[in-house]
Parts: sequence; C-alpha cells; structure tokens
Amino acid sequence: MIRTLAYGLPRLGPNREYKRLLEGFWSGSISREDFLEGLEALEALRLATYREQVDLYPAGELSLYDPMLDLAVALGLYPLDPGDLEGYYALARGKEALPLRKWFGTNYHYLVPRLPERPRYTPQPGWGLPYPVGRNQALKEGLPTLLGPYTLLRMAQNPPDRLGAHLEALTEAYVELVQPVRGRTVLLQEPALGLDGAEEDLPHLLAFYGTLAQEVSLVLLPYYLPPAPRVVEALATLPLRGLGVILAPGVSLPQVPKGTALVVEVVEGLGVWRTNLLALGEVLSPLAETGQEVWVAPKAPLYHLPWEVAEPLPGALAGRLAFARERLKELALLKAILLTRTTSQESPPSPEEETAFAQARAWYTPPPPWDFRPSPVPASRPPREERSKAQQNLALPLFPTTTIGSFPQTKELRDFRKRLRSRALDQTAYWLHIQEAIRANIRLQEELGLDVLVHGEPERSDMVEFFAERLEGFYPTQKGFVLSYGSRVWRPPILFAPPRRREPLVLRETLFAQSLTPKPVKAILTGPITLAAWSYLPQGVEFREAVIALAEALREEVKEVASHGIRVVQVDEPALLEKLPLKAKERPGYLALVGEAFLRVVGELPPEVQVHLHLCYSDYAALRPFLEVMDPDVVSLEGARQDPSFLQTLTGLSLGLGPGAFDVHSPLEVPAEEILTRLQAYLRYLPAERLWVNPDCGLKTRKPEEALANLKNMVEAAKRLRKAFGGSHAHGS
Ligand code: MET
Ligand SMILES: [Zn+2]
Repeated sequence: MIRTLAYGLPRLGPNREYKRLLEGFWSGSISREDFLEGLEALEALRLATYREQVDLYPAGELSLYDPMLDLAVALGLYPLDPGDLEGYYALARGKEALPLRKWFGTNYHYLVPRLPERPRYTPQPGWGLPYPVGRNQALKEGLPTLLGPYTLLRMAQNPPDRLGAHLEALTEAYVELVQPVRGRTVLLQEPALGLDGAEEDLPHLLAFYGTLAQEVSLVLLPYYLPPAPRVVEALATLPLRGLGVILAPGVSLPQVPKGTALVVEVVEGLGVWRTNLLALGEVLSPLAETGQEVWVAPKAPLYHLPWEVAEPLPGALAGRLAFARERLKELALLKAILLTRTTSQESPPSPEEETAFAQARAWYTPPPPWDFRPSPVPASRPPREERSKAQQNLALPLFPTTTIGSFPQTKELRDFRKRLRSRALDQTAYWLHIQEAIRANIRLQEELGLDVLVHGEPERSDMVEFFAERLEGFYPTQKGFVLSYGSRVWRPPILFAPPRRREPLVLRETLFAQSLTPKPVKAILTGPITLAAWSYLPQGVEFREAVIALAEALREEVKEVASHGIRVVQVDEPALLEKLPLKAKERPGYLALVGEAFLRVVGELPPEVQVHLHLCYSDYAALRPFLEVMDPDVVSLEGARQDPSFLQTLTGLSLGLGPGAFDVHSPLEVPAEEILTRLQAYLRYLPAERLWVNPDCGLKTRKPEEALANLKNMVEAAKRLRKAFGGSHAHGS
C-alpha cells in the first residue's frame, strides 16, 4: 500500500493571516473571540489544503506561537490555567520570555524551555492533546501530533547529562497526554534523533517509544538529519505504526515488522526546487513491489517554505519551483506513479497512468549547469604587525568608537522604498532621499564625536535581500514569506545561478558618505556565509560552492571600494556560528570553508585597509578557531547581554575587539556610567589597546531618539575611559 504523509504546512497561511491575527490580538485591535475564531478558520483552511492532496497529515498542529512552547506548557513546565492566553504569551514575548534559539540550523527560532531540576512532569489540562486550536476537528480528522521527549531534552536550556530519569518521568507524562486520543494513530516528531549522541541514548529511547506504542498507534518521525544507521536499525525493531527514514545517498532502508509502514522522507522541505519524481519512482518502486507499506513524506516540515508559488516568475525560474503547497502535489503525483508501477507492469498503461507519468515528466526540468570557476585563493593577508603599522594612518584614539552599520529606519524611508518598488518614485528621486538620509547620519556621527563612521544603511530593507536585489543570479521573491519566530516573517531570496555584480553593491553609498567627512567611513557588506545561509540555494549546488561564488562576487566589490580610497571594510557574518554543523565530523570542513571564504573576500586588500568582522549573538564558546582562521583586524560582537567573562575564551588574540557597549535590542537608555562599568569589565580580559567601543549590533530597529541617547552615553563613556588611561594616545599595537 502506498500513501502520502505531509506535515508542517505553514501556519503563516497563504496571506500571512497568522501574523495579522497574532499582532491584532496583542495590540488589542482583535478581541479574544475573534482571534480564536480566526485561528480556527486558518486551521480549517490548512486541513482542507492537506486533505485535497495527501492521505495523512497532522491535526491540531497550529501552534499559538511555537510548538516547543506548546509542549513545554502541555508538560507543565510553566503551569498555566486552561485558556490563559495572556500567561502563554508572557512566556513567548515580553520581559519574562523564554530565550529564542535557531532550530536545527534552519532560520526558524524556537523558544528554549527550561527543564525542571528534578525530573517531574505534570501534564496541564487544556494545553495537551488535542491542542487548543483545531480541538474539535482534531478528534475527527488527521493525526494528533506531538514533539517527542528526546527533542525536548536535547533542545532545552539545560539538557540533562543523563536522560534516564527524565525519560522515565516523561514516559508517564506522555502516556497521560495521549489518553484523549488513545488507540489512534499519533505522529511523534523527533528531529533530535539525527543529532550526535542519539546512539548512546538508545536504550532509554527504546523503552520510551515501546511504552507509548502500547497506548497509541505510534508513527515516529525523525527529520532534517538522518539518524545514525544503528539508531534506525534499533528503532526498526519497535512495534510502531510507522517509522520515518530520510532518503539520502548511502542511507539504506531498514527491515520493519509487519504492520509498520516505512515513512520514506523524499521531497525537500528546506529547498525550493521541484523534485524529479520519475527518478524517485524508479528508486522506490522495487520497495513498493515487495508489498511493504510505504508512506511518502517530506524530509522536513513544510513551514520553512512559503505557502505556494503565487507570483509570476522570471524565465529562469518559471516551472521550476515548489513551495509548501506544491510539495503536497508532488507527494500525490509520486503516489500515482508508484501505484501504476506496482499494479500494471504487465498490462499496457491505462489513461490515468499515462496522465500521471506525463504530469510527472512535465513537472521537472533538470537544472542548468552551475557555471562557475572560482579564481585561485589569494595568499593570506600581510602579517598583523605590518597591517597595524600601515593602519596607524587612520589616526584612531585609544578605545575607538564606531557603530555596526545601520541607523534607525524611519517610516518615511520605508515609504520611499515602497514607492520605488511600485514605480511611483524613480531611481533619481529615490537616490536623493537616500543621500539626504546619509547626510543626516554623517552629521549626527560627527556631532557625537564617533571615530569610524558609517553611512547608516538607509538603502537596505534587509541585509540579505538588499544584496540579492543587486546581484545577478538571485531572485528576491515578492510574496515568499516564511515565519522566523512568533509573528515575524522574512522573505528568503532564491539563488539560482552564479551570483554576479550587476551594479556596485555598496560603493555609491559609501563613497557619498566618505565625501562628506574627513573621518574614515566603513564599507559594510553582508558576508558570503550569511548570504548563502539566509537564501535558498541553487539546485544541486552545495552550500560550499554557493559560499565560494558569493565570496568572489564580494571580492570584486571590496577591491573596487578600496581602490576609491575607502580605508575600512566590514564584513557582517551574523549566520557564521549558527551554521556550525550539528554533526561534529562536519565541523573541520566548515571551519576551513569559513577561512577560505573570508580570505577570498578581503585577502587582496592592501595592509592599510582595516578589515572588520561583525558577528551577532551566538554561543561564543566555539568562536576562537574562527577568528584564528579569518584573522580580521577588528571584530565586533553582540555581547552586551552576556556575562563579560565570555571573553575568557578570546584572550591572547591580537585583534581589536568590540564586545558591545550596549544592547541594541532594548529601548532602554543605558547611562554612561553603566557603559563605563561594562567597558571596564571587558578590560579584565583584554589589553586597553585592543578594546573597541561600539553598540552590539545595528541600530535599525531602534527609534532615532533611543539610538541617539545611547550613542551619546557610549561616546561619553569612551572619553572617560580614555581620561582614566591618561589621555587619548594613538591606537596601535
Ligand atoms: C544582524 S547583523 C547587522 C549588521 C548590519 N550592518 C547592521 O548594522 O544592521
Ligand atoms: Zn549584528
């Protein structure tokens, strides 16, 4: 028997309904009743969309904010009364909110729950299965679904050293959770089974799943990363209703007991290219012919894709993309192909079969070749002493002050951009407005007395989308929104051909800014790792290849910028550490790639050009080797919210370091006194001549008056610090 299973259809909805509902409810413009009704309608639409194309799909999947939070609440980690939406949202946003973290290397952020010290879990009535939204429908249709205990334990703020006791307690709790749907088929989502270390935890896991499988018909679904072969083999011995296996090169499908369906995960959930269904049919039909029950499914939940392809596409992309809804269609088509292959080998194909094959054939076109040959990797930059010496002509004081790039974006600016898009404003008029904004930013920075200036990035809607708009080979979508966290959405651009500069990327804006001031202005570029990480990659092209090609495009820009006399270049790589591979054996290769890509971008710059690297919040424990291979002159970090002791891991590196004078995510004013204390704390870990003074990220999301107040205080703090160090002698090393 062949069936289709899908999961994770975007809760955002076809027209960002989810965002509107959440934000309306939070702001008070949508009443509680209307809010819940709206969510129910959205869930009904999602179910109808599934139903139209696939056989099996989850019910009650529509989270109120985040599925991990739902699970944490259902298990009583944060006791809430039934229906206490205010309490729920207090955990998701606001002062006491749980921290956010990236989810399995994707761009979705989940709320990171805290496990109880003692393994005790008490399911909360009203928050478990069926979940608050889609409650009525969930009892009639679809598979009730839960995130599994292993994913909870591995992804928590405080993963336990030994899982045994927690898994034992969770067994009881999950058994209680599934009582309302006892005997039904339940979909347990366990992406963490693909992480390193799952093998060691197997005995406890087998006990857990084995027990739960006595209560419900259990479908166990790992996704994103293929679990180790030994893990798959062991899981295949359990009396499950279904076991998910990610089809990947080198993965062999396990033997499962009679009565267990193999959930073969075959279509992409993280990429946007249509699937070669005929080729897949060839691979799967021998399995289907054995009589094995097969369910075809995606390799990842579908919410990392936009809802559907809903805009006219340029020629190179037309007929080649599949977003979430198209993935459902692919599963249906694949099923049709498999059915005809297994039933009618002997007899001539029926008209239906012919249609299925014809459709599958027309569905897919092979990708054009990735026509890109990188130039040789440049030799490493001149030694640091030579660079430091050459950079003394920047004439920077001790504790140089700077910002990370973006200045507050006003509504006016956003309106100008909208009007440019709709052609109500022409390029020339738009450029005049941008110049106006740059002029104001430069004037402000000079008045404040900052040392290294920026143009303020008024022309950028988003640090990736902006570059995608200016590089050939990228398609920045109009309507391809996906959820980032909560109600926040973004539009990942699609890289479909080797990126080439169609026009200068940052040159015009940077030179204009530099023309207004004698102080050095930084040219600021989003780095190749981040551009690749926050885009959909070309079909059949590895992350590595995309990164190298992007680095090459940036290299040209950087050279041009320097040849026009710009003396400081900053590469922004906020995605650097979040892209650190989840599997330890892939990390050395990644480190090498990061080093090579950075060198390709800045390696040919003369020693007098100062190279800055900016990184956002991440786990800095892993940072040091990256700074060693990248070897920037200055690095700025998003560290203002961390304990300064995180710098311990970076002592002895001979580069300028700006760990962050204040947190840009808070609207609060930080007094100069407090900033000074923070800077002094940093000086416990690094020598004075290395400390840079800067906000910990861009100021784009702040109100102008908030940014101004804190920048003023920051410059004041730097001045006082210099005084304490006996005046402002030149910066050097
Ligand atoms: C998320 S990192 C942002 C860096 C960028 N240059 C900015 O200042 O906004
Ligand atoms: Zn940042």
